[in-house]
Amino acid sequence: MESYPKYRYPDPVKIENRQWPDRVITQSPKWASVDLRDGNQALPEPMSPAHKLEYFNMLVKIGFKEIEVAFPSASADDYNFVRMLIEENLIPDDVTISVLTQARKHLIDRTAESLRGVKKALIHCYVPTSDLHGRFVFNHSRDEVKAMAIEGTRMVREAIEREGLKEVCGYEFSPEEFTDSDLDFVLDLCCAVKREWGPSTPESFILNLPATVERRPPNQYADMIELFCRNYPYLSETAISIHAHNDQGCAVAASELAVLAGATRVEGTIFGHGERTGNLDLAVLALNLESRGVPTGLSFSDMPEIVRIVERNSGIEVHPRHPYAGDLAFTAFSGSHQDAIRKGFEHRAEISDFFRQGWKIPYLHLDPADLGRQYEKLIRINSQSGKGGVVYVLEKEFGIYPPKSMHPEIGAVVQKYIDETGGEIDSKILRQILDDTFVNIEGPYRMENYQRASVGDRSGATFTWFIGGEKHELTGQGNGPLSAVVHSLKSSGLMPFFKLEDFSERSLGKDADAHAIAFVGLRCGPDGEHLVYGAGEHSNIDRAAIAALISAMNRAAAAGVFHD
Ligand SMILES: CC(=O)SCCNC(=O)CCNC(=O)[C@H](O)C(C)(C)COP(=O)(O)OP(=O)(O)OC[C@H]1O[C@@H](n2cnc3c(N)ncnc32)[C@H](O)[C@@H]1OP(=O)(O)O
Ligand SMILES: CC(C)C(=O)C(=O)O
Repeated sequence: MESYPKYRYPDPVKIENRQWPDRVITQSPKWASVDLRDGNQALPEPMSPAHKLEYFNMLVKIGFKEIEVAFPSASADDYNFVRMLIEENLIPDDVTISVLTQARKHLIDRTAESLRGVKKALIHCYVPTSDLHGRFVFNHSRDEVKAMAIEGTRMVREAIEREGLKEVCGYEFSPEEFTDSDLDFVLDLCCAVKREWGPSTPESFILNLPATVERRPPNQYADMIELFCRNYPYLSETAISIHAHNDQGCAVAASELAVLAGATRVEGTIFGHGERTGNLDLAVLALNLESRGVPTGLSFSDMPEIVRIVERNSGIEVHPRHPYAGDLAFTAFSGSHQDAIRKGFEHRAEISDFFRQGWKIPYLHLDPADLGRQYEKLIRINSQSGKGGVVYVLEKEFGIYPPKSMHPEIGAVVQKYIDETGGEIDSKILRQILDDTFVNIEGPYRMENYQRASVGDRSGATFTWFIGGEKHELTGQGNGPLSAVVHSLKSSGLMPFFKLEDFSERSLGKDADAHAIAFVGLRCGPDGEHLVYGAGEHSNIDRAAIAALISAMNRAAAAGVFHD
């Protein structure tokens, strides 16, 4: 054997004036799921009929109208599954099932037999057309491979006729290894297959042009599809379908470009299950189109349930970073992303008006709610997070809206906790940190009870205060209970300088559980240089406000920032 470079770049496709780079996808292709065949044939433990049925029902619910359900001549399970679907009338009227076979008579006959009584079906036959396969797997010349394809097509047609399925059964032919085949040869072979099949419609005759193994870059797949469509004379009677594998990780890109190049039907599997590194991921391609405003007719509105069904029946877990479906697909851990997401939600309406687009949020190209995903998972807190993320979780999970100037302090407290403990903290811990640091904080200031006594439209009250362990009966007046308390303290001459600078309050919970949380910011220090926050939680809104004030006073005392 001579010495050659181990790998070489695939020869570019000779195409002049290619059109696909300037096109946009404005219309969805037709979708054909091959989960139950190509996906299934790649599982360590292929699916039983019961597993397949649950999966099939899910595909129907998503909206697939073409579903390849089995390779009936492969196994009893596959054959029986097709029989079960037909005999138990489990196929909706608008769904076409498809079954795959090699171009061998006994396999084709068994395949056609499996379809007895079906309402709408396709028999799908494949013949490899690459020289690699023809010469070295089959020991065939190109003419012999072509003859095999024609012969296989004839055998399918005759088997369909024999089984009385002519009115309900169409034909799909795949020149396997299309992208590794000589284009002139494969075009000539496909034309011969079409002539052998006879007159057809795009519904009853499909040419599926697969990248059986991804050996070329996506642009070359598109070039081949464009050239094929340009030169194939029966386009009006044929659906041009694509079927991309993912060996180089580009199946989605290759399929998108192939659709630009003229393919009108796309085969693949949910989450890309399939041989080796898998098939085109139909969920990703469809949701890519949806995210660009192209309706696909497919619905992934309950993605968590789809993930559960696929995992349960395939035995393969979905990667946490899997686009659209992974547990972490929409989760931000890092501070600047979290901050931008939070602000994006805050300004959602303005952003929409600015971009004239309903959904545009930093770091989220699609609304996770479209997939039935929970918002609280969008932001998770670890050492890479910042105050924006922390506040987002408090807002979304607990309905707690700390005032803006308190955010840096909350962020710093949480960061300190994580620096000490490491790892991720969940929302319960976050709430605990907030409670321990800011809410109902005890210290040298304590109020035991108060008696309200309004004077005109002003709130008045008498208070029993403990200041540094000493008991004081104080009175005060104001526009509300909080200002009356502040007045009582300030006029007593017992307190160092402070100014009530910030106050906010919100109710939490409902009905019997209803209570309030309040935040108070106190300006203190000789030059008012410190702003110290405290929070109060109580079933009574007045008491929550007073508790917030006392928390702030005790925190200021603990921090040593009270000065006369
Ligand atoms: C790219 C794809 O995914 S194609 C689909 C692949 N899927 C599967 O293979 C799953 C189901 N397959 C099976 O269960 C088995 O392969 C069967 C039942 C179809 C056939 O099994 P067997 O008869 O034992 O043969 P085996 O699988 O080893 O097939 C090899 C023979 O089929 C021939 N063959 C392979 N593909 C084709 C084809 N498309 N058309 C005609 N003959 C073919 C081979 O040349 C070889 O022939 P040889 O025995 O004369 O050398
Ligand atoms: C049968 C064909 C379409 C196939 O699965 C492939 O080429 O990958």
